[in-house]
Amino acid sequence: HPPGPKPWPIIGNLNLIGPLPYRSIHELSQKYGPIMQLRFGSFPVVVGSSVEMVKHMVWAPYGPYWRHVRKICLTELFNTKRLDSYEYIRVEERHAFLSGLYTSCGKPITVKDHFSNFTLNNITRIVLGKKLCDESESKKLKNMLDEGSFLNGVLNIGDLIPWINFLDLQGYVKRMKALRNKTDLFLKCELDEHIARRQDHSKEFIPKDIVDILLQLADDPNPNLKLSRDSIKSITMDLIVGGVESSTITTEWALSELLKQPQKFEQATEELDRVIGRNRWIEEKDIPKLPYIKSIIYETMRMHPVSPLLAPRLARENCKIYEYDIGQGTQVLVNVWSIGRDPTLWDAPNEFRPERFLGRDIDVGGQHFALLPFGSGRRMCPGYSLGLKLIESGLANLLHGFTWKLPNHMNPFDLNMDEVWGLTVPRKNPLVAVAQPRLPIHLYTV
Ligand code: HEM
Repeated sequence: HPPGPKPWPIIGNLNLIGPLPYRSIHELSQKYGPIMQLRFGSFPVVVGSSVEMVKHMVWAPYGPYWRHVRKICLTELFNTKRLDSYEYIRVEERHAFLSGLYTSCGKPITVKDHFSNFTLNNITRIVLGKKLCDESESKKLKNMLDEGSFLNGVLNIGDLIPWINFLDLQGYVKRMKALRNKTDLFLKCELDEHIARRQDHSKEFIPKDIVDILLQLADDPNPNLKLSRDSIKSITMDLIVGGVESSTITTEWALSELLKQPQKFEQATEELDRVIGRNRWIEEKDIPKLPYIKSIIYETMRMHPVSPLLAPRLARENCKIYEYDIGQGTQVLVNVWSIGRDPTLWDAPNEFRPERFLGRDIDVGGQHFALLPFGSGRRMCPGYSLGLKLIESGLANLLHGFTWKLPNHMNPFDLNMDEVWGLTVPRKNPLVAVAQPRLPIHLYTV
């Protein structure tokens, strides 16, 4: 087996894992090496923390159902043509978002709330074909997403020590069940609405959103392509969960890092003024002309990967990684956070230096193992093009359209950068900042 700390009875190595597990695991890998075996309660876990190890870990095979759904995601839901066909939604939502920010200028605002409305509206329009107009409805969905993110990050003692699971000592299982019921009700209503609309327009029905497309696939007479109602519900929820938070927190981290380093902020606005000028907003097609903005996003993703341990993999049979035996049932984690901070790959890895990416042939498409914010291999994020589009034009316009300051003359040095662990890793204290318009006023109101 790979090297690792000696486990204690019952708890295994859980005593060594702190509230930010990827950081604790990073520390341990400094001692035990780039592939290491741990025990979480009674379960074996193998962690890879180097480019070499990741190459061996991300291409594991999966079962037929997973392969089928993955293929649907890539060919039916996120192909280039479909993403392009949704560009008008992104444009409309961006305008609404920027105009909304304008009305809050001069006051301290929680940046995340505004940006998450922007991503939520984009995702629900693409997936469900509508905005959740009703404030209470979107609040309800956001609360469900927050609760899901929290519960995904908790360490449920009963999962690790199965014989005490029935006690539900921390009350997490009860909360998970309550969340499942709420989510299921929400999805049932959405599906029923879509099915009713299809029946009303049975002859001339044209699918307009992802749920429509999934329902169409459910009708496919080919049993290999058929999707069950439960599958449609879970794909729908996966897309909402995967899509909303990730883009929001990446943008929040980017803005926070820039507020800490005003000279980098200036470098970004210098590029925007030079390439775009102050008489218009930035469109998606402008992004390739903005290498510094792109570098800010990559640098943010290097230092603050949304999912530092990627999606956990499971060894379905005994196998070998490198020269080590990995037993069936072992959970396999890839610590991309560690790789992003590896001093043999990155100079001054703990410093935010976007310029390190300028002129460098590297991207986040899963081929460059030193930078894997969307993962790699068969499990790689299916929504990565959409996610990048939302972040690129969202962040570029936030910097182009507004000057940003910390509230109450706060010294940038004092901006707290603590993280909190859940399904993703957002800022512990949401970023509060004050915006002022930078462009001619008429641009904010059209
Ligand atoms: C900044 C934006 C985003 C980031 C950084 C991100 C990152 C990730 C990562 C790291 C994974 C796990 C990959 C792996 O284990 O190899 C993942 C999976 C996933 N992402 Fe994203 N994502 C983003 C945006 C999106 C969007 C916009 C959607 C959909 C609308 C989406 C849907 C999903 C889904 C469904 C999965 C699960 C795939 C699976 O388990 O096979 N993501 N994402």
